[in-house]
Amino acid sequence: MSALAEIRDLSVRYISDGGEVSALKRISLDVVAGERLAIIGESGSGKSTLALAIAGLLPGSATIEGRIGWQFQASRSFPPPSVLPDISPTRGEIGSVAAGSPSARSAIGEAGNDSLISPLVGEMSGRTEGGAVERRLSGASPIPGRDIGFVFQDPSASLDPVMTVDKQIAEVARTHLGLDWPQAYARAKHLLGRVRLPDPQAAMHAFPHQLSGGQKQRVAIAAAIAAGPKLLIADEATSALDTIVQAEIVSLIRQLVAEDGMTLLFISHDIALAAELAERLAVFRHGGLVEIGATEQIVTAPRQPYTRALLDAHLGLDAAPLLRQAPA
Ligand SMILES: Nc1ncnc2c1ncn2[C@@H]1O[C@H](COP(=O)(O)OP(=O)(O)OP(=O)(O)O)[C@@H](O)[C@H]1O
Ligand code: NI
Repeated sequence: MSALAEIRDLSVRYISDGGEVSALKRISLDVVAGERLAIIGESGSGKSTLALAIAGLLPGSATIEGRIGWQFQASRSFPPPSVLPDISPTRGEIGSVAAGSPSARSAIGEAGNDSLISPLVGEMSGRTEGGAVERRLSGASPIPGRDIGFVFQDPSASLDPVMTVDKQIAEVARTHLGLDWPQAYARAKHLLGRVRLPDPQAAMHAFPHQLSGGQKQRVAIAAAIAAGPKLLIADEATSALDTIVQAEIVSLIRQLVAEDGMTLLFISHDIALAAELAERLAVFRHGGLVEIGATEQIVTAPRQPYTRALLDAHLGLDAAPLLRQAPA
């Protein structure tokens, strides 16, 4: 199993009027290509900061140390659409680097090829908060919105309120895949079907406010995967939804990730939900990585007392419900 992203000694501090917050402290972990990895921890433990750092979307007020090395492999199950020649040199380079080749290894191993994790200009569809300061990418660094799809807790944060949903999804496809509008709209229509909106035809021309919370989140997911990203990051993507809709969205994410061969980074304060979806769990506390391991190991035999306490708090001293949900 190879790493899609190698995070090494990643520290992030936010500097604001109120002083300095150390949001991540020397985090090292691998995001394995094709895995479903969940980041869990209580509020303020640094989960979203990690997600934003990986996506290159940290605000300008953040000071970043450490590095993230990337290795992209051409996805067999979901090649980039062949409708038009790929006009992006970065994509071409990523796609042509065979796993295990010297250049693929160097994308991770050598400092010169690591992505400088400076704050990036957000390229997600819709709005991006935070200062876009500078952009320095090496050849194998991912582009947010294209190589990394991001789904937030509040779909309104990524959806434009005055643009029809089909146009928003089409715009992502147009921007990142070089499609013309008819092709991009066709892709939007296809994606709206894939995210199982009740009436995709009607939803096409709807504005976000005309949709329910769950439907908006489906649209946001369609936009997030419109460019065929390798990595999908869902940051509390279901936290604002009621339990039934939450389960539906989790199942949708699981299905899309499997069908498209994506790697999933699922961020949640809900351990039960995370354990249901993820193969591995990483437990964060106060900006530090407490432990990381297979879901079953973390749930049944946590190595750290804090993880035990976290599980107990959620489970009332009984791990059985989680175990039944954990993937085999
Ligand atoms: N833009 C920012 N400016 C200043 N401090 C911030 C900023 N974003 C996050 N923080 C602080 O950094 C720490 C980590 O925050 P982060 O949002 O990463 O935690 P989290 O685990 O995602 O929490 P939650 O579960 O509440 O979303 C917290 O102390 C938070 O207040
Ligand atoms: Ni968060």
